[in-house]
Amino acid sequence: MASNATSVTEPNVAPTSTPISSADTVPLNISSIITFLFSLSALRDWLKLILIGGFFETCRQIVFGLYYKMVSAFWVNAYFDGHDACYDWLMVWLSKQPSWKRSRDVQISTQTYGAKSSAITLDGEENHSSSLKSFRKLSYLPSLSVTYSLWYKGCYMTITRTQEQVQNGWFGEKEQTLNISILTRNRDILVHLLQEARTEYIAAQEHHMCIFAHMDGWNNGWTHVASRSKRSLNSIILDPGIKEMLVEDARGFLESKAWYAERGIPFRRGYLLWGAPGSGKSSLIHALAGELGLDIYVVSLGKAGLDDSSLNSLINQLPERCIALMEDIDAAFTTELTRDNEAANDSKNPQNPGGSALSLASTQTNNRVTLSGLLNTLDADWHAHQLGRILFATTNKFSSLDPALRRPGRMDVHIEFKLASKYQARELFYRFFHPGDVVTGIDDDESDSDESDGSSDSGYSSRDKPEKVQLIEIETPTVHDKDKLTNGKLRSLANEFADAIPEHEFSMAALQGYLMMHKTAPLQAIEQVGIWSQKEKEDRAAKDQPTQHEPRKEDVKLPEETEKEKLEKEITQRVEKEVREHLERERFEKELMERIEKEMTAKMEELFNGQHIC
Ligand SMILES: Nc1ncnc2c1ncn2[C@@H]1O[C@H](COP(=O)(O)OP(=O)(O)OP(=O)(O)O)[C@@H](O)[C@H]1O
Repeated sequence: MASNATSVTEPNVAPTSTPISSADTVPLNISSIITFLFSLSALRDWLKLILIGGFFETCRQIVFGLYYKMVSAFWVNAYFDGHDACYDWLMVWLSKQPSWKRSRDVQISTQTYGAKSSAITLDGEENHSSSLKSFRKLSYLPSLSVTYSLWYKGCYMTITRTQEQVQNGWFGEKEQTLNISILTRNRDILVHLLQEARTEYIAAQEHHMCIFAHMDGWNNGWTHVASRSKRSLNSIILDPGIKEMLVEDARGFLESKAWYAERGIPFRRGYLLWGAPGSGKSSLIHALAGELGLDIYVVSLGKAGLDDSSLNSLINQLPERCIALMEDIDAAFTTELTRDNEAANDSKNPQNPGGSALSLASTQTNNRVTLSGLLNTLDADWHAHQLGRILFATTNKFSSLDPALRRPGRMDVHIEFKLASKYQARELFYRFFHPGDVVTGIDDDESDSDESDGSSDSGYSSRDKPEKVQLIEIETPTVHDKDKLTNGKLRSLANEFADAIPEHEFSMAALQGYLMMHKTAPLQAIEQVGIWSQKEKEDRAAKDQPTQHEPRKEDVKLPEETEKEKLEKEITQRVEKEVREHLERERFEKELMERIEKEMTAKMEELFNGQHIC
């Protein structure tokens, strides 16, 4: 019975080999969790490391914070963006610093930079410009990522030029920055530096003007593309009064900001110069810009990648007091391009050949400027900013411009440029062989009189009285011009020249071209002008008239066919241009990708090497 009882009461559980320790059990409350964690020695070490690391990091941050505070208290730091005008000022200023000229670490470029800017002529190079060989000026720029130090007004100063590749839309772009640090507590030093740099820049610009243009693609900004010597207004020969009126109007406009503001009139002025090709429209704008000290911003409405919104943004970025120039505006905006693109897309209209071409372009690429886009830009943005911008537009075909574009308020002054008058021909001849700054339009006899004070109706601004008899030497005279010409003789030759030139038949460019053929022989130019004029007229008539001989059957073309052919040619040319531009863009993108790839590979290698060394 007992054995039975024993067998019943004994538990049927396998005995455990080791007892479970209290430390191995998972703790249930927080204090026991902490006790449990501290019992793990590895974790203890980790915590120590974190605390020590945190302590040192905090110390580092405090030290650096104090350092930067101290640095910012003793240093004045300024950054200049490569696209900004101040960048150019500082480059010009830098180029004038003797210590910079002695620098042994420079970047050399044949690109002109800014105005005259950092173009430093090497010793012995001065004479090159007089040689017949083509000569490109060298620009010495601060090397990239090198810090130059110099002294300015007793203060130590460092200059660093950096460049980085930034992504701009689809395209990459190099952006340059100039960093100037001056060791001083006086912030005015920076202001002085900027003022000095600007003054030097203006002085360097005195005989130059800058031309800016916008680049293709999505880079929506202005780039300095050229610095040109200012052209004297005297070298532009127009019928009396025209040039003077324009200069006075533009100058008066720039000086009357308050007048415009008081009356709530948008402070802008538009000039439309229209007329014969080669009659001096572009030349006059450049000369006027030089006279008024304005830079020219060329807006190419037909440029690939330019659409309404990018045009708007470009115009918004124009600086105060400048000339915006839209050349051959008729090429982009004709009556055929109506305000809504749909109408322009009406390619079936036989009266609308330009419209067809444009519609084709606009259906193929959506990035074209529309007339309404331009009108909106002119109205909205130029009105909003009272910045005194002058718009010049030129065209050969006044009537083909949409009336909305040429109405006052958008194009306030219209100036017609005709083919050369006798007056212009005479003055051109005289000035061509006697290009000094003289009073023109006055006969020698008149110049004797007291009234000849330079304000004759020729309107040329020089106040110098012409000498009664002036010997004019023609360089390397030919057989005909052995004798030196007196001023009077040259005047009478100019009159002869004008007599031989029919009124309003030749452009000034054509007359200039003729004189260029006799540039050292005025007498010969007079002798042959009759023959030349006759021949030109005959050539022109031959081009205009159908040929006298019986045309072959296949040569006969109906006027409609000719028109159609012209249209087809125009379309083909446009399409070809678009394709060319597209291919060009593709090529550029490919090159860019390759370059980026290369740079990335180099960076990766560098990185890899670095890790390896570590
Ligand atoms: N009125 C002028 N006075 C002096 N030179 C002139 C004049 N007109 C033209 N020229 C000369 O002719 C050349 C062409 O002139 P310019 O380019 O200014 O003409 P344009 O009217 O703008 O021609 P286009 O309408 O074809 O653009 C220049 O070299 C310029 O010096």
